[in-house]
Amino acid sequence: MTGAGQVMVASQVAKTYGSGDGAVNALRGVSAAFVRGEFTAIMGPSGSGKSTFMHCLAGLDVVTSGTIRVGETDLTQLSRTRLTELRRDRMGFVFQSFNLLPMLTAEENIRLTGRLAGRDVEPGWFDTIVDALGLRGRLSHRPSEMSGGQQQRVAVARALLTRPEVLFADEPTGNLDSNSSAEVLSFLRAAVDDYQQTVVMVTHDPAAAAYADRVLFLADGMIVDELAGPTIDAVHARMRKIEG
Ligand SMILES: Nc1ncnc2c1ncn2[C@@H]1O[C@H](COP(=O)(O)OP(=O)(O)OP(=O)(O)O)[C@@H](O)[C@H]1O
Repeated sequence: MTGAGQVMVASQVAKTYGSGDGAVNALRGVSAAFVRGEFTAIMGPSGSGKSTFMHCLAGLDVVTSGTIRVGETDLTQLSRTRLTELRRDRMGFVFQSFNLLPMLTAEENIRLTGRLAGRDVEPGWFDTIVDALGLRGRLSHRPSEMSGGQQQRVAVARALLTRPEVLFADEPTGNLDSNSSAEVLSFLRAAVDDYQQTVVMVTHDPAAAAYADRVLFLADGMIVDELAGPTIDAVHARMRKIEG
């Protein structure tokens, strides 16, 4: 079981790609708990295992050993079908590359995941997030008619529409300028503060990590440091220490 307030608990997660001489130990016993209404950033040098860890947490990659519990469920024990359902029903995703469907309008893109999940969206919730993200005037636009920042705000709205237990964001500001980045990150912060959303974000950017409540630092497939209440300077300092 997960403990009080914990929505996700990873225990001793290991991931090895390949075998024999070519084997890569991408994760070597990573344990971490994620509580409701907390914003966690995951940082670390290139190749330290950040994406692998997030993909394992999200059930997008299969662990070699260890457990990952979402509520009462150990997702490492689920069949592919059940895992797909769990992702669809209980997780949200935002990617660096927005991943919107080009033929659909902003509104259709936002409503798509809810429709796939067969969920009734709470009355008013669609309007709340559309207004909070400043998308009211863009709802009939297709992705090609929107800026990168607008597209990412649509992707965030889509991910939040079903009120997922965990929102995963993989370098969400990697393709955005600093103003658009700040808008997206401020909204993620507000979703945590105002709606108790749980957010797990992989980033290279100390300024992005500073929006989080805590930063987990990975190096060589292990969590080597953790920083609560991060500031940009403190994140830089920890990264310098890790990178030696
Ligand atoms: N599909 C794969 N097959 C083989 N090795 C892989 C695979 N995916 C990742 N790796 C290896 O696992 C290690 C961790 O990679 P991962 O992408 O998780 O790191 P990262 O911290 O996200 O890096 P970056 O910041 O560069 O995106 C690296 O050595 C990488 O080469």
